[in-house]
Amino acid sequence: MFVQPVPTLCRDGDSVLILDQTQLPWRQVQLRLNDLTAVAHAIRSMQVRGAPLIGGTAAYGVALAMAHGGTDDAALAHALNMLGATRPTAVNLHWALARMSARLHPLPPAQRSQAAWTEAAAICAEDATTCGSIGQHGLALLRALPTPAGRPLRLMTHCNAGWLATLGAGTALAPVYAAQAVGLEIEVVVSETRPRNQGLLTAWELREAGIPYQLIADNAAGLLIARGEIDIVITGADRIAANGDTANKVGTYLKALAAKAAGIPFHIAAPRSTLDLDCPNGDAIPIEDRGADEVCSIIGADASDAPMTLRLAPQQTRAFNPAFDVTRAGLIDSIITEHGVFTPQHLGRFYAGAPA
Ligand SMILES: CSC[C@@H](O)[C@@H](O)C(=O)COP(=O)(O)O
Repeated sequence: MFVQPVPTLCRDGDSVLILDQTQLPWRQVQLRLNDLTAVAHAIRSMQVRGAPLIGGTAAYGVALAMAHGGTDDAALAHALNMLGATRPTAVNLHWALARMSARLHPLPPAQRSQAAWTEAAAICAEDATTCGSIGQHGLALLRALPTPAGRPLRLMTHCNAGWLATLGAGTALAPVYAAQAVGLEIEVVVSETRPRNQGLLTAWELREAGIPYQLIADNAAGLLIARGEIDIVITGADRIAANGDTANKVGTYLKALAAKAAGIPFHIAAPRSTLDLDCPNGDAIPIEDRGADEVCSIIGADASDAPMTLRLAPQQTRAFNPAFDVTRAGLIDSIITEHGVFTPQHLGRFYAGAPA
């Protein structure tokens, strides 16, 4: 069972501790969140990020609201609304809030606080188990690949879908950690993921775990794929529509196109909670616009490893910053979930008949 080196999120008495991801990969800083406003800020500012972790954090946000802000219907509605407005694309946020709402609404207010803590803890514990199952299903895919001559298996990923993005081992990186556990040699190629450079988080995770990796500029991915230097691409997801179209970090779509052109497998790894059966296809997925500043600047560290922002473009530069893109189902070989490996076309049908 994978154990997170530092918990991404945990309860501590009547507050919650998170690993502040805006300080990584330079500093490991735990932050204490005491109320609903702090949780909403943490999600919006990406102190916590990654679809499953956003969901777990929002669940604890409801628990904090019940513990400190009142437990009547108005307080519950206020918490659900505030948290629901933090980030639009990752559906795990809305999934977790809907689950909290369904659990708490029928209860008398006096019982809601305790029930909220319990339900949030259950959501987080389940995610850890889910990541483990995704890892095992993904490992089977890795084992079925032809062995490359003269080098380890090489997997490309994008963004960060490792333990930092979840309550467990991650989604796209869970098969990598599972491979390491059974001694299957694997090397990971990590694209930097401008503008927020979540690839640096992936590189940091892999370095800490002793897994061989190489960080590349986003634009180098096509060359490596076309040259036959990549055996498989696996990324995470923020929302999967009923037809299998998948939103993930911007840049994912280009990797899927390159993989299709080169004839190498492209897979998505995601839990059931990332599937949105109410969303018929990718056109209906809301794409977050995070504003020009992130494109016009870059976050690095100063000489004492304190994060600092450097402006890249002059003040008046116009920029557009869609944070996610949509990869059509036809470009995806399979979606690896905790319940098995599905073609994108079959995923929605499988889960439409199963409990959420
Ligand atoms: C297991 S995380 C899967 C996705 O959430 C991940 O690939 C991603 O796009 C994260 O985006 P972020 O903007 O960093 O929250």
